[in-house]
Amino acid sequence: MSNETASAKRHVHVACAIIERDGLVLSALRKASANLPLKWEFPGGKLEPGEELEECLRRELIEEMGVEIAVGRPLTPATHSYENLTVTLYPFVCSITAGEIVLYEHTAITWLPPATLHELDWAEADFPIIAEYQQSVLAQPAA
Ligand SMILES: Nc1nc2c([nH]c(=O)n2[C@@H]2O[C@H](COP(=O)(O)OP(=O)(O)OP(=O)(O)O)[C@@H](O)[C@H]2O)c(=O)[nH]1
Repeated sequence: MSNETASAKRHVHVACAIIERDGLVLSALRKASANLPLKWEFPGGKLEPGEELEECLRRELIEEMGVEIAVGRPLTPATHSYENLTVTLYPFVCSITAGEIVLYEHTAITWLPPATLHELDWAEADFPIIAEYQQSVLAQPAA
């Protein structure tokens, strides 16, 4: 039975956007009623059948926040097993190209400097992504 339960754990593939603006990064707070309630995440969502990751991300940002984005460099995908769900996150560094943010799915957003991102209460799957992103932007030599 336990083997059956383990093998039945759903695995979802999720594209997420690290949106940069004026040196700050957008983080979004999940609803209290959602799975992983009141955890911070990067906006995005599950890949639909036949969809490319970049296409998924552009669709999700319109659906969740009403904005168009340019999808830039990818970071390393990260897989994490929650109690009932395994998630693989595919992060991309993005920017908003059109629209003003309206929160259709989230409780709140905040814009933070990369160096302080990890201080929020993030969904666990995001930990390695935040570390890699911080390293990539903070390790750049000063001009
Ligand atoms: N968008 C996004 N999802 C994340 C992140 N980290 C993380 O663990 N997840 C998980 O990846 C899944 C994303 O699915 P989703 O956004 O399409 O769906 P959801 O759980 O909010 O609602 P739904 O399943 O009712 O559509 C959720 O299980 C979410 O908890 C992240 O940084 N961004």
